[in-house]
Amino acid sequence: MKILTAAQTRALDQATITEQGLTSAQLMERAAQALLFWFYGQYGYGRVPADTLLLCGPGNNGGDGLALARLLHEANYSVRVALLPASRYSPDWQHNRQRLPAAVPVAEISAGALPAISADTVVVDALFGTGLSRPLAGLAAAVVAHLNQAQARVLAVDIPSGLFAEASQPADSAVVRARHTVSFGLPKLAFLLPQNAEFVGEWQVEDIELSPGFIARTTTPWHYTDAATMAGQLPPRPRFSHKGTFGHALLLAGSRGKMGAAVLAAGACLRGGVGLLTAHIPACGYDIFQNSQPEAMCLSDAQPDHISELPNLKPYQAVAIGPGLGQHAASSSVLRQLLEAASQPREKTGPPLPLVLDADALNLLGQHRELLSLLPENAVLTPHPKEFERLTEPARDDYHRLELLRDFAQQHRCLVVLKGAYTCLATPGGELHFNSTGNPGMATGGSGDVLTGLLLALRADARLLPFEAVRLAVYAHGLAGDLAAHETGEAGLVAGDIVRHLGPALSRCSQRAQNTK
Ligand SMILES: NC(=O)C1=CN([C@@H]2O[C@H](COP(=O)(O)OP(=O)(O)OC[C@H]3O[C@@H](n4cnc5c(N)ncnc54)[C@H](OP(=O)(O)O)[C@@H]3O)[C@@H](O)[C@H]2O)[C@@H](O)CC1
Ligand SMILES: Nc1ncnc2c1ncn2[C@@H]1O[C@H](COP(=O)(O)OP(=O)(O)O)[C@@H](O)[C@H]1O
Ligand SMILES: [K+]
Repeated sequence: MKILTAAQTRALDQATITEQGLTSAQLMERAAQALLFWFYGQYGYGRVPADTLLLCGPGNNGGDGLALARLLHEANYSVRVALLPASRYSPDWQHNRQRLPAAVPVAEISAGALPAISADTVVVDALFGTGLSRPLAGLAAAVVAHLNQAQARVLAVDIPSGLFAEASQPADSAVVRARHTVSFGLPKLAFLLPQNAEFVGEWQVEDIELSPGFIARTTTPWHYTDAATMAGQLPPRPRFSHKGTFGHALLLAGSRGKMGAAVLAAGACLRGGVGLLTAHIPACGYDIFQNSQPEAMCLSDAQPDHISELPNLKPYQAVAIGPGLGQHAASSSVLRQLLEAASQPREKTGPPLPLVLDADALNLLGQHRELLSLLPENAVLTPHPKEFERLTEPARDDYHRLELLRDFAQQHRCLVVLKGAYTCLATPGGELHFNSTGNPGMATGGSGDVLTGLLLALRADARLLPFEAVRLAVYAHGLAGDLAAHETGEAGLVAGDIVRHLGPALSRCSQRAQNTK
């Protein structure tokens, strides 16, 4: 699914109207119907809130609010409307103002007459949407401050008022703190960034049948990976396949006290469908590893506590390094040797050896940035924001971090998985793909090691292109976390639960089972 800018969204609305032969008021009615269904979903029939206040601005966002007020009134909700005065109102605003039944109380907001809002009021924030052209000030800012201070349940229409769809607003500017946001057609970039979580609350996108043709021809660097995107992405295992078909993977992981990271990554790699897995681990971990992962082969390093040797890479179709590695100088030298070997073409024309770099491998890269030039094309790096900062520089805000991420992936021609609630995959071509799966239960030690193991398995599978493998791994990892959380709850989820659910998660992305999340 694409993510468009506010300007592109306005053009999309216009294209929909033209192509479908609608009036803009008819499209607005679809938006209002979607909002009405949100109310039905929340409150059911007959359980309506005692007091619903619609705060309406002068543009089409306010028009949505006015249309919704009419629909709620017709559905026997007790509604009142407060209008933000302006010198100009949009034509669809005027249309819906006229259609509002006289029985609905309407007040004009002024500095001395802010609408009464109690903690029990359900407030619909229809002040400003994608037409926000500058930070809120004056009366608009005063209304927002008044609303936020009331701590009522707020539903934002399309986007919380005062929030820009794809840029930061100045610090301390007024933005509605919504508990829910219902948007139309496509998600907005702002919804996916941690800095906006306090404003956006829980968000959802409702289908109002916006022009699929316009969306298809509109270019954007931003994408949202949802169930529909991922249906059928994992090719079926051919009837006459054998373990060689799916690749032999090498995992370099573990150090004294951190063997669990190697065990989890190996478990995920095996559940990810790899043909063969060999783990190279420090000698202290040999028994631990063999006992817990009997399906994997194991190479023991000469050093007891850390990895100091790089095995011969010839047998392997992909290599991952990092989980539980530690930052010993000898392990750093192994990383350097690995990058030097991988940066040499394996065959004259073939692609370079697929690499996955995680955790301490990334920290070592950050300490020795000269190694970045050795990264083979399509190497996969999986930093969380702190690790990413060590590779680049501190970001001013989440939008700046996305710029740094995009530049880094383009400059080093690699695939960077910036981990978080909406993990963002940056490609060498400058695209950013935000992941939709996963939950806060996954914020627990070892979750990232599981992702590395799954990435290793899918990069070893020569049937998948590099980008396809990585996007699938990120999506299936989050989905496995969601399936696990159904069983354990979020608090009770541990990384091993994600491993156990990788199989079902991958099945949902397979070419035979095209069911959704
Ligand atoms: N197009 C369609 O058919 C559909 C559109 N839909 C809905 O329309 C929304 C977009 O509507 P929109 O483009 O009219 O913009 P909107 O957000 O209401 O604000 C514009 C007004 O606010 C004003 N203004 C801006 N910033 C301001 C500020 N800081 N302080 C004060 N004033 C400020 C601005 O004035 P100006 O910038 O010209 O001074 C203008 O008057 C969209 O989010 C969705 O909800 C859906 O119904 C689906 C169909
Ligand atoms: N709130 C969240 N929502 C969705 N996914 C999350 C959330 N918190 C963490 N995750 C996922 O869990 C994993 C955590 O990785 P990482 O930070 O490397 O943990 P560790 O190093 O402990 O294994 C990442 O894939 C991340 O996307
Ligand atoms: K709004």
